[in-house]
Amino acid sequence: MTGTETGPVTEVPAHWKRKTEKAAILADALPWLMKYHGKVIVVKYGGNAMVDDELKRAFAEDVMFLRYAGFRPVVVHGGGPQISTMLDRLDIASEFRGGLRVTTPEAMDIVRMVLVGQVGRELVGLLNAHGPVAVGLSGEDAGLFTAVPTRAVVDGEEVDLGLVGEVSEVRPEAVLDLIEAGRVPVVSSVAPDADGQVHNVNADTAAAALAVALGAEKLLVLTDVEGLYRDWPHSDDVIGEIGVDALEALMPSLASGMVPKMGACLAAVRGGVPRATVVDGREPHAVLLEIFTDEGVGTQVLPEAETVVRTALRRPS
Ligand SMILES: Nc1ncnc2c1ncn2[C@@H]1O[C@H](COP(=O)(O)OP(=O)(O)O)[C@@H](O)[C@H]1O
Ligand SMILES: CC(=O)N[C@@H](CCC(=O)OP(=O)(O)O)C(=O)O
Repeated sequence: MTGTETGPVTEVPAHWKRKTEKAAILADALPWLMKYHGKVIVVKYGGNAMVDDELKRAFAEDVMFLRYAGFRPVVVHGGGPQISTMLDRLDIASEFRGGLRVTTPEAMDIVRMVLVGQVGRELVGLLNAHGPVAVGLSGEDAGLFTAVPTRAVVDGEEVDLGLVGEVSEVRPEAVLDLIEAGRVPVVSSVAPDADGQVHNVNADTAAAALAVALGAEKLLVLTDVEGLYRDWPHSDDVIGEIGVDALEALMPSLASGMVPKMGACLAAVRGGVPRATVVDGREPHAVLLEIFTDEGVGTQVLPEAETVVRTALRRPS
């Protein structure tokens, strides 16, 4: 043997390959870690990701990952299915108009109880399983939100939605204090009006108002479809990217829950949030996938963009 020979080449063991793949994945995350370090990301949690136990746990892991990676996640949660279940159980009728729940004073008590006392509490518990940082609050705490009644127009007619409100003012100090202390605020979307009467605020709408007030870098909205379908419910085409002007033109053609959702994305981006994305909460780790990959995930709303359409990966369930 001469001094330069290295001997027979052996196959790289599988466990070592897995390790190097893992290292490559972590290294790929570097640009996003740099981009969002110290930045506020408002995550609206809702849809299927909220009713499936495995998806719930994956969501909590994602948020805590962001927190420990040095981002500043703020969670705003929905709970429409849970509210409907409780109203049914108590035999209280409820209907949706233009994607919003007509809310009587009796229903309002249940909405508040379910969002603040049940869904918010459960979420705080899931997050705190990874470290004691999550703190729940609602629009009533420290004057976070002030609401005004929503004036909804459905099919050209103004409809009375009862105690449904939209956020007219945000005092973000309580949330900022929590973020500053390294906590993860978890916000329930009920809000008092100027007289203290509590209103039911759609959680997408509340998340957008908060994202604007916090100067968030991103609004990320989880839902139970792949994104905004171009021709719902007939189309296999998902809008991957859209600018605010094109989205505004599309708004009158949207139906049900997509009306407040895309309206919220529009309001967030018009209010200065650089991007708002709707992603499929049926995918485990949807939050990490959206933030740490370049590939088209969901529908991204930007201040200016050519509309990009792609073929859906899966049918709506
Ligand atoms: N163009 C569209 N693209 C995607 N979903 C749509 C569209 N129009 C209506 N929808 C409906 O909107 C729903 C999402 O709104 P919603 O149920 O309020 O979501 P979440 O519970 O996640 O807040 C979808 O499940 C779908 O039934
Ligand atoms: C006015 C209005 O419709 N409020 C919603 C609040 C919860 C919510 O927004 O939940 P999701 O995000 O799961 O839909 C409701 O009562 O269902």
